[in-house]
Amino acid sequence: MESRSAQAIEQNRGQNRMAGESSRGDSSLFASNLSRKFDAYGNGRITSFKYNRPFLVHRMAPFLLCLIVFILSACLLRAFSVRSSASSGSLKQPPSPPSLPIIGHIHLLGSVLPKSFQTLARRYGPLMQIRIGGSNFWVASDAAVAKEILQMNDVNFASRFELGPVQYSIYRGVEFVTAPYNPYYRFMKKLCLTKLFAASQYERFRRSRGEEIERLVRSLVSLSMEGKACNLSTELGLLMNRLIFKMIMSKRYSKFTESVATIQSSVKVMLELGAKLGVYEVFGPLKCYDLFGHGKKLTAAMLRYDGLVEEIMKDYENGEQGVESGDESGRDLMELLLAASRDDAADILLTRRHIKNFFLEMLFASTDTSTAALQWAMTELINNPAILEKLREEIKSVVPEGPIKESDIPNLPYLQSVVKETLRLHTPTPLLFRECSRECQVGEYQVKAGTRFFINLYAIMRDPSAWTDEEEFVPERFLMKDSTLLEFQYFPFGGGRRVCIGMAFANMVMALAIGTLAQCFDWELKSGEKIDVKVGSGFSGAMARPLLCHPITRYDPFK
Ligand code: HEM
Repeated sequence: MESRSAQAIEQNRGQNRMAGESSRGDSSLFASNLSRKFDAYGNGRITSFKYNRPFLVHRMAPFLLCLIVFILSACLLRAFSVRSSASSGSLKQPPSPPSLPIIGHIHLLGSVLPKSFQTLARRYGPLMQIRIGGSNFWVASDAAVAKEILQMNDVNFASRFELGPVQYSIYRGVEFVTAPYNPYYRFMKKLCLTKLFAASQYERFRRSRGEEIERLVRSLVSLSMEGKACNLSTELGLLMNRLIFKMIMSKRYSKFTESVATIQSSVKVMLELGAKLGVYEVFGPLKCYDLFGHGKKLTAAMLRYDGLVEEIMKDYENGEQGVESGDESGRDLMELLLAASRDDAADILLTRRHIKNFFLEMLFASTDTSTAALQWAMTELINNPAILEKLREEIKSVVPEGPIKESDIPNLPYLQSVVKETLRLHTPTPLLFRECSRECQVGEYQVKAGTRFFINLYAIMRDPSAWTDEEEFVPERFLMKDSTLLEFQYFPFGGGRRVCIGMAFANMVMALAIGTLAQCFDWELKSGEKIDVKVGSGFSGAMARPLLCHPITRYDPFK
């Protein structure tokens, strides 16, 4: 591609020289004409601007082609939309901003989608329609509409939709997080609630959480002694990864440390590629083509992951601590799932693909969300020294000696409020995805099966009619206001049947990590200024930039 455009530039230059003009490689038709005039004067040769026909035709051909394609597509699209609105009868539709052919509302959207939806909702209402390229979405932006979807119509909205070309996944057909509300999904969700993420499992991994927090503190203490800055985002990401992997495969964690590291990096690559592929949605029917080769790379990363997990699974099956050993409460997630795969009486017989994809989706759902939340919490505490000080005072009064432990957290209401406020102001999953599976009523609108919804948590949890100083970080609001909150004004873990399964785990780990980091370190920024609270682009609620700071040990509880 590059060499072809270089050739074209050379060709133009040749034509320009033949016409006796300057040979500047200009980037637009108009700029090239003007510069030619300028060059001519600049050289002291008063030459009139020449009309260079072959050059102009050469430059205009792609432009004309685009124009023709644009007009044709607009006509087709219009014909199609007239037909589809005719077929949808006279159903009342939610309001929608004026759209452009082909691109729909893309021109109205900024890089932070939830924020753009929030701005549009202020004008078009709490339920509006948005078209992104070839795809149409209904966007819900207030608590009342969210309640209608997630509570009153929970079963009708218990499915999610997928974004972008999904054919590059090697686990098609065995999805859990992105599955529609089908028998496999129901079977797995039950298994999650009764076994994999039951309270007994959390208890079982309490020690691991303590060990990993200690490891984080030790790493930061040594950076502090060396006077080095740290990338706190990376440190927190490592903490979350280790905790999740220990839940999945605690029995083989130390044996497969290298494989775990490779799995982690493959998952990171897959998440990045997945985000890029999600953007293909704007291409409409063209989204099935792997226009930039991201799909192929995604398949390669998934195959790498598959090979590594296969090795670990075989080791479990052949090892001394095989799936049949030990009572159920002593098993990690891999053992529990391998045991379930041998249960002939189960409603669904799990295959290896089911298990591998379940772990993959769990890694997707857990690590980035929790890491982003931790990063935001630390950013707000560093940017607001008075809040950090108040938190330390609470910790000191409840835990005068030693590091804080999980059992202390119920006695630390301000710490819990810091966690809640972080998830309100900086929700890591600002948009919930839902698909209507059966025609139903939402407000004054009749929703057809197949309609895709975004529920804008970002807008709901910053709604000025529900929250005072909604853009500010004020943990105190949760000390006072908890009981007066209406349903679906605060739900960072989603709602209804698809609610997050990691909520208890995430709340506990966040409180423990934030409390410990507040207790043990002061934080200095390189520049001495506040941390930039810019949000990353797209569907994510993560910070745009990594959190770089100097930890200064104020208390080392593990010395
Ligand atoms: C601060 C951390 C986290 C936040 C803010 C968060 C938030 C969410 C949200 C908003 C959803 C979608 C719910 C809906 O559609 O109604 C979700 C789903 C999910 N989350 Fe989390 N999550 C977090 C951590 C975790 C962790 C640690 C795990 C696993 C241990 C996890 C596993 C899942 C799974 C498996 C789903 C899909 C559930 C389903 O479809 O039924 N999440 N999460």
